[in-house]
Amino acid sequence: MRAKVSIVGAGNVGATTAHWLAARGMADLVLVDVVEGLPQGKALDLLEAAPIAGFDLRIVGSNGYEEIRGSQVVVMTAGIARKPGMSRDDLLKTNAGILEEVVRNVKRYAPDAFLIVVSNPVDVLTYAAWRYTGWETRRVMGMAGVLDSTRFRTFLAMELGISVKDVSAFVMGGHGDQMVPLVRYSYAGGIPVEKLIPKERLDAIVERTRKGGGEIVNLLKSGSAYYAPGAAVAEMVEAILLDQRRLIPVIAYLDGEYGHRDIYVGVPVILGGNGVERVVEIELTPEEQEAFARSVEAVRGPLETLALP
Ligand SMILES: NC(=O)C1=CN([C@@H]2O[C@H](COP(=O)(O)OP(=O)(O)OC[C@H]3O[C@@H](n4cnc5c(N)ncnc54)[C@H](O)[C@@H]3O)[C@@H](O)[C@H]2O)C=CC1
Ligand SMILES: O=C([O-])CC(=O)C(=O)O
Repeated sequence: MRAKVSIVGAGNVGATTAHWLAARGMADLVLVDVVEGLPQGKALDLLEAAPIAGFDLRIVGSNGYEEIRGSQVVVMTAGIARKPGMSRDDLLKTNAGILEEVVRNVKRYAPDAFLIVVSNPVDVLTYAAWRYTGWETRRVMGMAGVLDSTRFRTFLAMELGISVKDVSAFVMGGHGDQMVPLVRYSYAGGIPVEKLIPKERLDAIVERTRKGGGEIVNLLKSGSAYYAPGAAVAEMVEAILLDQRRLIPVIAYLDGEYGHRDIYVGVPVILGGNGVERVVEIELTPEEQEAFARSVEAVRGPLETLALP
């Protein structure tokens, strides 16, 4: 039996996630959206690429939730995206309301699924989704770190003029301007990037990574990024469905790890068939710890404005 993945929100990120997953032949797909015809149209359009792209999948769109029954993974991308001049936190009120309604349906129709939250502000909404579901924390997670890290890797590879394949790097913390790209743990061909790139250039790359989402918002003007976000979600879905036990940054629940408790934020985890199997704790310098703590506080602030069950 093929796996089944449902994506709620058939907008830019939802549809692009479906595209990347279909291209990998990963799973049957369901797109759900409130706009009549939109999920059906995008699902049919994607399905009609199958003879060329060479995938054999069932791909359907729906305005209801019946179709998501039996999904192994549900991806939540419904909601509004920011425009120039807005912060991700400006989306909180609207998207938290949408999230509550979506989670109610996910609980009803796909009670055994893993839930990946993408809608912004994603750290806050992942925590809210966990509270709305009442599920084990390993089954509810958010996507941001894979995206922030792929941006960081892209900028490092551009700077060095080398293949992205040889660059590994990762970003911790909340998905905001306070995120923590970890230069000390970033490598090009196994060589610490600090040995290859001067400090002021690295500082500029870190800053560009932190503002990577905003850079795209300012270019697009009408919405936010979706190719890289969709690819990042597909990477997480694949890790779960194929039980890959990837060591990647995921918005995961902290219960004392890194000195923080009762919060969802980006940290390196093992992601596999059981969801978030373990938070991996790495040694941080006092400055990195401080930057991470500031990032956690930036998530806690808006979180405290929500009335949660
Ligand atoms: N975590 C991350 O790293 C990233 C998060 N995002 C966030 O993802 C979200 C989606 O972004 P886009 O796809 O670009 O926006 P979009 O506007 O293209 O798509 C959102 C879709 O959600 C649908 N929707 C609204 N209310 C709904 C409901 N109650 N039920 C089902 N569907 C509903 C809309 O009809 C629309 O089609 C935004 O909140 C954005 O900020 C975007 C990129 C990266
Ligand atoms: O910037 C935004 O609003 C969308 C997002 O989270 C990203 O692209 O990193």
